[in-house]
Amino acid sequence: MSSSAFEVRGGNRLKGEIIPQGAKNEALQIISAVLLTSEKVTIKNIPDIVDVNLLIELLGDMGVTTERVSRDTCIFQADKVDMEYLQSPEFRKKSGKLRGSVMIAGPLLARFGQAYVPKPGGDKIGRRRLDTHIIGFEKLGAKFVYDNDDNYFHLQTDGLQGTYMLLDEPSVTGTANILMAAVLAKGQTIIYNAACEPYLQQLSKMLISMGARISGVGSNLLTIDGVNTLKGCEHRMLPDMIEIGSFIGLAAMTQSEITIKNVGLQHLGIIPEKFRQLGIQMEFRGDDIFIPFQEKYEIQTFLDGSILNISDHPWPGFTPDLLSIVLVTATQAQGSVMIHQKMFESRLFFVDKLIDMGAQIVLCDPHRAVVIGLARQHKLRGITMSSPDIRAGVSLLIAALSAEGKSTIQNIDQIDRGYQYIDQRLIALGADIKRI
Ligand SMILES: CC(=O)N[C@H]1[C@@H](OP(=O)(O)OP(=O)(O)OC[C@H]2O[C@@H](n3ccc(=O)[nH]c3=O)[C@H](O)[C@@H]2O)O[C@H](CO)[C@@H](O)[C@@H]1O
Ligand SMILES: C=C(OP(=O)(O)O)C(=O)O
Repeated sequence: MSSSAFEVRGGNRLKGEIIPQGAKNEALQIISAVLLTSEKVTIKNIPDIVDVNLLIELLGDMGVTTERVSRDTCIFQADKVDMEYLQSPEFRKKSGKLRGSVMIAGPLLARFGQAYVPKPGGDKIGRRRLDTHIIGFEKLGAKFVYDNDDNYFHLQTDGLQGTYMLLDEPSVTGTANILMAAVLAKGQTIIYNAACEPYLQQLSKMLISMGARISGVGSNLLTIDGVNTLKGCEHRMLPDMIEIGSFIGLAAMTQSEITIKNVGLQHLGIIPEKFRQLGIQMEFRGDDIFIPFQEKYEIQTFLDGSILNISDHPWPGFTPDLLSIVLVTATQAQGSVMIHQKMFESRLFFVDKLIDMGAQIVLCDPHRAVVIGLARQHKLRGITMSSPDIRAGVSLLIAALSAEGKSTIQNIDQIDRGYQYIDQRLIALGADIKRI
């Protein structure tokens, strides 16, 4: 599956229907949670992407039975977990490749009293600290030792004890990790300033169906009453909201007419509204989003006429993972927008490549870029470029699909981390993409 470049010939208008994959970032939480029980857990709508497959492989290496009953459904059973394996160099190497592996720590600590957290992988998009996770575990009574020699966080406990905690920041994976530890802790845990995005709501739903006692789901105040054991369950993943946003941007940039099927509209929060602010028309047809062909789309201003600003914020604010997509989409809009990436300091540098392609962008500082839309007066030019991270990678793919001539996008392993068969699915809509 993994190869190194896409060769893209831009300019085709795409047409047809596309079904979003199961959500990558939900999958990483949900699949970690199977470690909380010795009973069977059936997970449906699993995306076939590198990060998720790596996590499943990692669990398999740890002794978890993983039975892939169909391409998108897997039955897990964590009844014989080999804790020794966690000290092996193989575990370190594999788990260090993806960010999501950090979330096996909470379940392991709760069930087996120990966990090891290697320096986590994931996108190199700026500092990504683990303080929220570790401080949360410590508050629950875990001992934490950082080993300078092996670059490993060691966590250990004789039994977690529920407590009140106010998180330093509403970290998504941090909240998931602490929640998974707290469901098996003694007594009551209260997590304030918890992340509350749909994936955490889904995790809570799954844990409740396993017998956990959680209230406040969907809010930033979670109350958890610990139980002694959890049982098996069945869980279906939501559609991937970042993929859905990516397809909306893609449709507008390439003047395509696309229907995104079964989007789970009630879980998309403010996402459609942000694309609407770029001037993109969308029709909600049941649970589908229809994006019609649009000659032009015009960026709105604020009510007082000042330049629109789109920035990230913890849920229910706008996710940072879609800012790169919004930015690239704005390059062909009419009007201007300030993109403000507050959370990550190295996520906007890819605008260099868009500028090389002919986009008008001023990178003000590592967090802010002003895009002056070309209003289709000029097309972007195809170039050779390399994908620095997953979302910048897809943004470059969108730019290439709208550009004049041939583009080569290298380092597409980054894209394959999170977008399932993306080339094949876009080719089916009429795109000209070759994996080379
Ligand atoms: C596997 C997974 O699920 N990854 C997602 C998860 O990563 P992850 O859980 O690693 O991200 P966190 O929520 O911990 O925080 C991301 C970054 O934003 C900063 N921060 C966070 C909250 C806040 O109020 N202020 C602030 O500045 C943090 O210091 C950190 O640098 O959530 C991120 C934020 O939605 C997404 O980009 C990632 O795709
Ligand atoms: C940043 C992302 O992923 P990860 O946290 O796995 O690096 C992302 O999904 O956009």
